[in-house]
Amino acid sequence: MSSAQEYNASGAAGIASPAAVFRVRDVGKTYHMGEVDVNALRQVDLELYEGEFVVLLGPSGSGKSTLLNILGGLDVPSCGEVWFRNRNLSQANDAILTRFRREAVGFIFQFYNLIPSLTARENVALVTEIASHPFSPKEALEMVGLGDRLDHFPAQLSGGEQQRVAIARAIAKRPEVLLCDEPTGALDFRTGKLVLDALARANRELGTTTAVITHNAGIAAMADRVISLRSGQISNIEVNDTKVSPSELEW
Ligand SMILES: Nc1ncnc2c1ncn2[C@@H]1O[C@H](COP(=O)(O)OP(=O)(O)OP(=O)(O)O)[C@@H](O)[C@H]1O
Repeated sequence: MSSAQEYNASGAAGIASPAAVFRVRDVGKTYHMGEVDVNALRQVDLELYEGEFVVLLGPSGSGKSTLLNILGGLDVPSCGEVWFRNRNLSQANDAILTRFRREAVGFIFQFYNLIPSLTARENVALVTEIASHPFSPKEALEMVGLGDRLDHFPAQLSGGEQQRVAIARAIAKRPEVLLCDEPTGALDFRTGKLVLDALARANRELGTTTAVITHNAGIAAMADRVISLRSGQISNIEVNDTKVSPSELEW
């Protein structure tokens, strides 16, 4: 680890720091479960910067998915503010959040959520047909190394290939941010690396700000920054001076 000291009190990295895409201010999230209140997030302050690749680490129940869902407009905070560029997501109504998700966010989850009766190309086309300046499904699938699997159905693809179709689907609309919740959670080591490689490539070549939740601390070495959560709070932020390529990761 490294140059965390180069980040000032607001989390910005010196004068040459890129623009903040997200600004999270004093965010809390409480779920009411009958008589019980669950504080999933408490006093979270965070920036995510243009084009960076961050990994979110933390034990089960520490609030990682809650934070990612709030960033992606799938959920709203109970208190505090979340800004995406100049848009205040914490004040947004459902229609605004829906438009934000549709235009700006690509989501990738542990399970690929592909439509079994559609080919890889058709699964991606579901998104490109409603996006304003998309890649073609073929271009998006070529970006994740599946140019030779365009007309395969999900059942004819491995788990890692299915996840790469999901990545192609997420990046095809050229989202500004890619939010990934345990994208390699269901995959073995070798296949997981191919999926991470596809994410790293999208981040590098398209400049898509990318946040990846994982339980696997071995993945942290490929990130620009590693954000650790514990009991609903950010417990540590580390900056990697040198990033390791996914093929060199060990876990
Ligand atoms: N919709 C919900 N209703 C009630 N409680 C919830 C809800 N979503 C999350 N929680 C609770 O909030 C806390 C944080 O959950 P969250 O899913 O964000 O953690 P996590 O770090 O992503 O965990 P995991 O690694 O197991 O996915 C947990 O105690 C969880 O039970």
